[in-house]
Amino acid sequence: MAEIHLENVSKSYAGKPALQNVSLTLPDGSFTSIFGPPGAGKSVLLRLLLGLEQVDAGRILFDGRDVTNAAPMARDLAMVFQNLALFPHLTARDNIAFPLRRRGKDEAHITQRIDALTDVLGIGHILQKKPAALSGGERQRVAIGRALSRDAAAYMMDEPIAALDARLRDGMRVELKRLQAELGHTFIYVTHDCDEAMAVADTLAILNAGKIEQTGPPGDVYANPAALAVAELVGAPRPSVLQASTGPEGITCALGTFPGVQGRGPVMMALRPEAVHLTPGGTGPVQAPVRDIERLGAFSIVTVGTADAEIRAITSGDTTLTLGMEVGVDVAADGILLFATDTGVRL
Ligand SMILES: Nc1ncnc2c1ncn2[C@@H]1O[C@H](COP(=O)(O)OP(=O)(O)OP(=O)(O)O)[C@@H](O)[C@H]1O
Repeated sequence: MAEIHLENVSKSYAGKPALQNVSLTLPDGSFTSIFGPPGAGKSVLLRLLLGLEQVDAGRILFDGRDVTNAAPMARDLAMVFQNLALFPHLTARDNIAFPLRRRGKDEAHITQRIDALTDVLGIGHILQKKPAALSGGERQRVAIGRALSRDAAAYMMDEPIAALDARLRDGMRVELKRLQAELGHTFIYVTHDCDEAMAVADTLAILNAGKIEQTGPPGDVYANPAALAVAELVGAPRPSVLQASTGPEGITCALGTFPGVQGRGPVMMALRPEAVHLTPGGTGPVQAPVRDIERLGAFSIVTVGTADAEIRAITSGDTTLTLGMEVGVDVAADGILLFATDTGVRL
């Protein structure tokens, strides 16, 4: 296992930057999610870490050892791919044993490793089956088992559970987190699904347009986004973003003025849906009509305002609000995040 460090790593294709000055430290034994929207540069970052492509500038260090120009094998990273890439002609057991056999490990060692993994992954009953006879979730476990069967500097996962159905995915998130905590390995998990990134990792690294926007524990990044882009990317439901202006009377947007917010001049305002409070009948500093209601069971997401200025709120699952109803909108002061209109930097 190793600490992985990227230092000012840049990579361009035909003069177009895919990664710009990316610096990131993944401590030994940490679980880091690299999260970003499509095209952010996640796959490029993975390929550079794996040694499948070379950096244009910068360095990659494993435990202080410079591996920037090292061949993939010399980097010793284990990988779970999104498409799993299991060998169809081998049983689950032989798939898991494959990386060990290829490295010349003896059968006693292989059996010991597989026994240990069988317990943590709960796959004892499927070891003799071939991939075609396994469910999606079982195949996933086997692919993870194959990556974990050997000692590696770090274990990389590229959207490893994206193909599973929603319920299985939720279960696998919890299991992956437990597995990493038990094994203490360095895990790097790449995904464009923010919920997944937040659920599994100790550290979230937000990659956006080839740059690291912010890193930190998921809860900290959510509570204190350093930029508007981070606030919009992290957490669900997304915050409502409105142009606004701060003055002595409070903060004013197209729907009205919320008092109690300090500052001067134009800003971008992001409102956390959980901090927005709606009251039927139109009491509250701002009044607006209900435009949309998404009933999601335990809670509902209610959108109020106009097409140009929408505010989303989390309400109870059995909300009595109805479409077109005029409601009062109030927001807890700590649910209002302000950003510079030009740079998007948090104010
Ligand atoms: N081999 C390549 N040749 C040219 N451009 C590339 C190449 N690989 C990546 N890019 C460009 O680099 C940028 C980052 O791509 P990358 O595949 O890393 O995004 P991503 O974050 O993995 O996205 P997704 O979530 O959609 O997989 C994109 O603009 C992409 O078009």
